[in-house]
Amino acid sequence: MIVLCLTGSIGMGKTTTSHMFAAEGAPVHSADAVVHQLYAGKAAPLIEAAFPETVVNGVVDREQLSARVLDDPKALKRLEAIVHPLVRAEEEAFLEAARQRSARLAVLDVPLLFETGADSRCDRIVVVTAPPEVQRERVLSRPGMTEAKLEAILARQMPDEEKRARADFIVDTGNGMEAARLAVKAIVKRCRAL
Ligand SMILES: CC(C)(COP(=O)(O)OP(=O)(O)OC[C@H]1O[C@@H](n2cnc3c(N)ncnc32)[C@H](O)[C@@H]1O)[C@@H](O)C(=O)NCCC(=O)NCCS
Ligand SMILES: Nc1ncnc2c1ncn2[C@@H]1O[C@H](COP(=O)(O)OP(=O)(O)OP(=O)(O)O)[C@@H](O)[C@H]1O
Repeated sequence: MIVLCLTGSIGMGKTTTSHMFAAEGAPVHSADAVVHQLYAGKAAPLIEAAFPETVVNGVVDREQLSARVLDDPKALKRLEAIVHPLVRAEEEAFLEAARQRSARLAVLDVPLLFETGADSRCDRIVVVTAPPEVQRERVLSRPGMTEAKLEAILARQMPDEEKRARADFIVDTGNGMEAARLAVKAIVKRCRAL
């Protein structure tokens, strides 16, 4: 089974592109989706203990948590030390299930692939990219997003150019949905032939 990892900086189009891989029949595991599940479940008491008053009715309040960690690298590290091992365990269970079903290709959508060293677990890497002005426009149009918040996030992520230099495949989402879909189809074809 080929483990194909998908990554990219904020707003580059990872989630949208991962849905295109799913539409091609590949099982897809999203680290972000797992974090959302964990924050409404078993991670909530751990986070409340480390960051008091960030959990409301048993669910992590992401806005509160974000305000506590985004400009405090030490706090972010403490949060990651709680969350990343749980995500990693879910990822392993997903890969095992895909192997059991004899899948030829499994996709891991991992926003912080290079930053967390997860790239060593991948057979091939797809970097999802778009021109910087497209990225900014997309991200700044989200509710609650500000220039300052975007700068803080970008400062914690590996620059897009560096990510692209490490990619086996690149999907540029700056040319519309159809172009991205064609790129995804070609990647799936290449991977299934490996
Ligand atoms: C800080 C939190 C609460 C902010 O939540 P929010 O819903 O506002 O934003 P979201 O999760 O969509 O992230 C926005 C952007 O920040 C990036 N980002 C998230 N966590 C991190 C991090 N640890 N380091 C660098 N960038 C990060 C994401 O890739 C995304 O591009 C949340 O991102 C979080 O809990 N992060 C820690 C867990 C983690 O590392 N998740 C990343 C995938 S495993
Ligand atoms: N191929 C594409 N063509 C046009 N628009 C796209 C394309 N791919 C993604 N987009 C748009 O870009 C925006 C960001 O996409 P998406 O949410 O998939 O990004 P992301 O990388 O997962 O974001 P984040 O890092 O914040 O989780 C969305 O509005 C989406 O519709």
